[in-house]
Amino acid sequence: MTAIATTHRDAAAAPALKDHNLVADFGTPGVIYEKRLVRTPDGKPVPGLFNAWITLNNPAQFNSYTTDMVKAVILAFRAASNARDVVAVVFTGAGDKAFCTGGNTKEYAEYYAGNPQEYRQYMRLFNDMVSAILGCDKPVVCRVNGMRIGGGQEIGMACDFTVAQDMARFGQAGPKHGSAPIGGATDFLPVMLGCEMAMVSGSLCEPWSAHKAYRLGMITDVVPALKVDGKYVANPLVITDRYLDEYGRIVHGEPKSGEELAAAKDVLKKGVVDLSLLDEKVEALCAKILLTFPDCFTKTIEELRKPKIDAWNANKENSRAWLALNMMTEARAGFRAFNEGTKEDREIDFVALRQALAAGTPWTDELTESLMPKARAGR
Ligand SMILES: CC(C)(COP(=O)(O)OP(=O)(O)OC[C@H]1O[C@@H](n2cnc3c(N)ncnc32)[C@H](O)[C@@H]1OP(=O)(O)O)[C@@H](O)C(=O)NCCC(=O)NCCSC(=O)C1=CCCCC1=O
Repeated sequence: MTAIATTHRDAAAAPALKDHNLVADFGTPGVIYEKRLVRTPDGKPVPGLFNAWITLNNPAQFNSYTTDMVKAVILAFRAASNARDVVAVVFTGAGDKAFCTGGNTKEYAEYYAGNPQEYRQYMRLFNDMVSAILGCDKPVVCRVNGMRIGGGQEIGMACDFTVAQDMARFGQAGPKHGSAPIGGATDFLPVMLGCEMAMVSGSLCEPWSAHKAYRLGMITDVVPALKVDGKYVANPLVITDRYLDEYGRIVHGEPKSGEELAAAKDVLKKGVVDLSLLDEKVEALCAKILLTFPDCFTKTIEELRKPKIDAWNANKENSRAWLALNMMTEARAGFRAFNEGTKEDREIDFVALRQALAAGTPWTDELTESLMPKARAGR
């Protein structure tokens, strides 16, 4: 086990108590498990009570999770569940770019592509990770420090609450990169947003701004993160100063364009990201949880989780099997294209694929290779 590091800021448990954790001592980095003193609403630390911070620590790859990290997340949630002195879990990512952008595409392309039986085993772990979040004995707050994309969005939506910095973006990537967002998104999105917006968010791979996610009920709260000349400003890239356009359509949270966008980029260049307000908001939410009856709160969230859990449990085994076999065809092509392509050109040739399939072409190695960015570049 390589993926988890633990920081203990608490006193050791009394020796007479049994330890129900699966592991006593976690290994090296990948996921950080840390207990931080919980705070009262006026910010005072409370002796002996903690929030468990679980941090995906792979910032160079936008906190995408490797297989080892998935295992570590499961163990970290179990540790937090079992800790008698933990009030709430804060699930976050390292840095300010990404909470998580899902499965590690390098590992997908270089190990799982073309290897369905291995990916089936991986998906057992992935499913256990989502179930560990949904079944956590403590309330789970997703602290969205940056992008929440693909499987990152799925594990984020499995959490009970989400507080986001407003430069974060939310959405799926699977249908562009060779997967279906059936690691939770197709279960949670209709419950959280209704069917129509679930369809838009789940299928089109067009990330939403944090303001839009907030407006549509995907997240609990949003805070500014960009500081220009020492003052917080709203995400300059999206419209936040008006609600409707001249035709009465909602534009709040939609991306800016044209001259407005050019001006926004200038503002962005002058700013620095500071997540202090995000941390304050997360602490404030945990403080609200602190001032409730623990069992009544737990029972309440267990009931309120049910629509998500019921949908998830109904589909997760079939989804696992489908995703495994898909590693022979579309995922094999899509994740390789992302991994092998350049930032400007990392998707397969969708038109060529559809034309080939329309002509009855089987999924041979030749077909896969012909769809890769490098094959297109040579044409
Ligand atoms: C849209 C992006 C999230 C961000 O794009 P951009 O802002 O242009 O940043 P990049 O330059 O692309 O990213 C910075 C570096 O991070 C690396 N990166 C980003 N995401 C991943 C990842 N998921 N795995 C590995 N590495 C990643 C990126 O390569 C850059 O590194 P470099 O060395 O080149 O500087 C965009 O990055 C993006 O689309 N990422 C991939 C998203 C994705 O496809 N995720 C997997 C979805 S599928 C999934 O998660 C599943 C979960 C369980 C069920 C089945 C399933 O498929």
